[in-house]
Amino acid sequence: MSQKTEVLPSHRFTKSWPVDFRFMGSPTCDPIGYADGNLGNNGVTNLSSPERNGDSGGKVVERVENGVADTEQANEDSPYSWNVLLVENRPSVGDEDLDSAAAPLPSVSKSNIGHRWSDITSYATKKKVQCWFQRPNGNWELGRVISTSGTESVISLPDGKVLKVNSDSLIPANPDILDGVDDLMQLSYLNEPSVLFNLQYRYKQDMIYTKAGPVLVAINPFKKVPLYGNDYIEAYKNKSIESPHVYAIADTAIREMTRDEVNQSIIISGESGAGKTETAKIAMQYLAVLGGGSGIEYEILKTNPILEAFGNAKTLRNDNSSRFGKLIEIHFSETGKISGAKIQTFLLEKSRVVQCAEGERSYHIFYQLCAGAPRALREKLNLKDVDEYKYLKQSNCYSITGVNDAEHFHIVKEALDIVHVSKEDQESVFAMLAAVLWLGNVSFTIIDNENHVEAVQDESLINVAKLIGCDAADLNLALSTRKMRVGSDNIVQKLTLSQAIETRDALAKSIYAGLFEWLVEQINKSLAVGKRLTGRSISILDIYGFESFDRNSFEQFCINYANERLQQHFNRHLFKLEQEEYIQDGIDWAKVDFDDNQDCLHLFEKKPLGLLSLLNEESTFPNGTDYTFANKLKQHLNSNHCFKGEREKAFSVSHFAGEVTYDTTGFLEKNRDLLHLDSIQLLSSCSCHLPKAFASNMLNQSETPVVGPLHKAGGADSQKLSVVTKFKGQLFQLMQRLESTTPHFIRCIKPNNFQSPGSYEQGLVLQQLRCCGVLEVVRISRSGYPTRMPHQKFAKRLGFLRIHEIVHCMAFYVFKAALEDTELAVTLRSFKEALPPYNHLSEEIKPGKNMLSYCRDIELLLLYKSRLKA
Ligand SMILES: Nc1ncnc2c1ncn2[C@@H]1O[C@H](COP(=O)(O)OP(=O)(O)OP(=O)(O)O)[C@@H](O)[C@H]1O
Repeated sequence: MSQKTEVLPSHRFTKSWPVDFRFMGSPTCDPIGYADGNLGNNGVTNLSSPERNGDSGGKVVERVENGVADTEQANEDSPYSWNVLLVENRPSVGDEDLDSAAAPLPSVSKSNIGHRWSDITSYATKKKVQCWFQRPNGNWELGRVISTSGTESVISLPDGKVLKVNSDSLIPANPDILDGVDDLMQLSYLNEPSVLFNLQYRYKQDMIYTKAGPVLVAINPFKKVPLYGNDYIEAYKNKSIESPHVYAIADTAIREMTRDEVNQSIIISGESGAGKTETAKIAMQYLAVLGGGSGIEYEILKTNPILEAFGNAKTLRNDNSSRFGKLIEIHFSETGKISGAKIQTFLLEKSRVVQCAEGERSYHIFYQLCAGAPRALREKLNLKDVDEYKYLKQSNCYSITGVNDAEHFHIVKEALDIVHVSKEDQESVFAMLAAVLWLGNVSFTIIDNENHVEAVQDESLINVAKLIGCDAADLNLALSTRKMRVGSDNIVQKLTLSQAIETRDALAKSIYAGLFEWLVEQINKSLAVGKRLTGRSISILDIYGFESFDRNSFEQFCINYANERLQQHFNRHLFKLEQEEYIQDGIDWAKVDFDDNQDCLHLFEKKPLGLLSLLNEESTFPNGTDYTFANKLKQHLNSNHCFKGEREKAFSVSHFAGEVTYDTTGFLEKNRDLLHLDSIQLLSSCSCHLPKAFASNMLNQSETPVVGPLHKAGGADSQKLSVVTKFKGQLFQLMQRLESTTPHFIRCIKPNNFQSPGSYEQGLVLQQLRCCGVLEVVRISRSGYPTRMPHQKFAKRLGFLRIHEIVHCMAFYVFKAALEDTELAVTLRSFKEALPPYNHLSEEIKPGKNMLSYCRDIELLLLYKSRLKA
C-alpha cells in the first residue's frame, strides 16, 4: 500500500478560496492590474506591479542570535520548572551527556512570522517551471512560466490564458512527480499552496494520513475508509506497508518503548470534530492486537463505548463530541504484552446535564437508556420517553442521524459486563441516570409572599426519592431549604425559586459527575495494573478540541485553556527543545520561527493578574458577580495583547487557533461549583450505595467546594479548590507526565464544518495547519537531524566509518535524488548540509558540547557500508 507518487495520475484541483482569502505572508498580484481574458500587447495581460502585499523574498529562516531569556519561567507557574531533570529523560539524549541545562531560545519575533510560508526562490521563474499564481479572489492556480524579463514573468494558465505578472508574486510549485508525496518533507518547495494541494490530492484518494516530518497529519474522512483491520495491522507490523498511518505511529511507539525502555505517548490534537477520539481508538486497536494475548486488551477496548456513552454528546460541531479529556495509559510486560491500563479523565462538562443549547444533546447515555432499556428496567425506573424529561427536552434534539440509541444501550451494557461492573451495580447506575432525569422534572411552588418555595409533591419528586433511596420529605427539604448558622444559632432558611432551581440542578450535576467518576474508578479497578505494573507504558491522550461557538462560556474557556497547554507541549518538543539542543551542542543552526503561544498561556496563568487568578479571586467574594469579574478583567488586562475587553460582560482572548469571545455569564457559579452541605448529607443518608459513595467522595475531595452552615451562601470557601484551580493542577500534572515520555504527535484536521465526506475546504484546512505550525515543523525536520544519540553510543556504532565512505554515501544521495527526479538545486543543498555532521564520523571524532551526535540517516549509512563490503 505504500503510496508511490509515480502511480498517481497528475491532476490539479480547482481551488475555491473565500473571496477575501489570502495566504499569510504570500505575495499577491495587484488586483487592479488584473484583467482576466483581456490580453494586452503581444496577447499578454499585463499584471506586473511593483507593489505587493506579502514578501516572498524574505528569508525562510533566521540566524540564531545568542540564547537570551525565554518567555517561559522556571517556577511554580510552569509545569516545566523541572526542565533539567526531564530533558534527561528524553530518550535520544544520553544521561551521561547532560551536564548542562538547555539554554532558552530567544523569544519569538512575531514580525518574522509572515515570511515563514514560502520557499523563497527565483529558481522557478528562472527555470520556467510550474508555479502557483494567486487570483485576486484568493484562489491559487497552477501556471507555467513562459518567459521572464526583469521583475516580470509571462505565465500560462491551464485554461490557456497567458498573463504577465510580477515575478515575485509567483510561488514555486513542485514537479508532478511529487504530487501526493507521503511526507511533506519530500516536497522540494514547501509553501502553502503546495502543502494544501498535496493533502487534498491524497485525501481525494482516501489517503487521509500524511507525515509532516515527525507529525502525522490525519484528515477526517467522515466516512468509512478501507485502511483498517487485521490485514492492515499485520502489514504495518511486518513493515510491508510504509504509508503514513496511525498504525505506523503506534508501531513506532511500541518499538521505541521496547528498544529504549522509555515510556511513550501518543498525543492527539485538533479542533472539535477533527477525529481525535476515532484516531485514539485506531491506535488502541493496533496496540491491542500487537500486545494482546492475556484478554485484558479486550477489556481496554471496551472502555471506549462506556466512556463515550457517559462522556460524549452531540454538539453543533460533532455528533459524538467528547465532553471530557482522557489519558489512557496502557502498560506492557517485559515481553511486550499488555498487562493492564489506567484511565485518567479531565473536567467533565457537568453543565450539559442540566443545560444544553438548541440542536445539541445531553450525554448519549440518557437517550440510550430511554430507547434501549428492557421493559422490566423501564418499569423499575419508571422510565418515560426522552421528550418527557425537561433536561432533554430543552434543546429540541433527541436523535442523531444514523445512530441507533437502543442498539448502543446494548453495546454499553455488554461493555459494562466485560469490565466487570456487576448486574446489580449496572442497575444502580441506570437508577442514578433516571434519578437525574426525574430531578429535572421536579418543580416548585411558591408558598409565601417572599417568593419562598417548596417542591411539588408529584411523581417526579417521589421517583427521585425512590431511585436514590431517601424520603421524599427529606428530598424536599434539601431542595427548598438551607441550614445556616447565625452567631451561635442554627437556623433554617427557606429558598427562593431561583435558589431552589440552582440547588436542584447542582444536585443533578453532582450525581452525574459522581457517577462518571465512579465508573472510571470501576473501570480502573478492572484494568488495574497493580502488581503487573512493569513501568513500560504507552499513553494516549485524547482531550476535547479547541472550541469557538457563537456564544462561548466557562466550558469553552477551560477547554481552550487546555488546548493552549497542549499546544505549548507541541511547540516545546517540536520547536523549542529541538532547536535548543542544536544551539547547546554548537551546531551551526539557523533558527526556524514559529508562533509561540506562551503569551496566551501567561494571560491565563499569571499570578496574581491572570485570567485564572482573577476568576478565583472574584469567586471567593460573596458579592462577586459575573459583571464585577468582567470589569476586573478589563481593568487589569486591557494592556495585554492577547486580551480584549468586549461590551457588557464579555471579553476576547487571542488563542493560537483564533480569537474567541467569552460571555462571562455563569463563570463564577461554575467556577465555585458549590454543592450545599444539605445536599451532600442527603446523599449520604440514602439507602442506595451509589449516592452514599458519591457523597463520601465529595467530602473526601477537598476540591469539591462545600457550602455548609459555617459558610455564607455566595462566595466559595477559599480553603477549597475552585474548578479552574483543580483543572490547572491536573493539566500541569498531565504535562509533567507527558514530559517523561517520548511523544508521538498526531494532528487531526477537519476538512469541512458539515461532517460531510469528500468536501475539502482549503481555507479551513489551511487555518488549522497554520495554527498548529505544521509547515514550521516540516522546515525544522528538514533542516534538522532525525537521529540523535549519545556520542559514545554513536562512536561505538559508527566510528568505524571512514571519511571516503561518507563521501560515497553522499554521492549515493545525489544519485538517489537524480533517480527521483527531484530538483538538483535542492539535492545539492541537502548534500552540502548533510556533509558537515558526517565529519563527526571520521577518525577524529569531535563531540559537541553536550556530546551528542547528529546524523541524517544512520540506517542509510549502515546499508551503504554493508553494500561497500559486499
Ligand atoms: N478515521 C476515521 N474514519 C471514519 N470516520 C472518522 C474518522 N475519524 C473521524 N471520523 C468521523 O468524524 C467524527 C468526529 O470524530 P471524533 O469524535 O473523533 O472527533 P474529535 O476530534 O474527537 O472531536 P471532539 O473534540 O469534539 O471530541 C466521528 O464520529 C466519525 O464520524
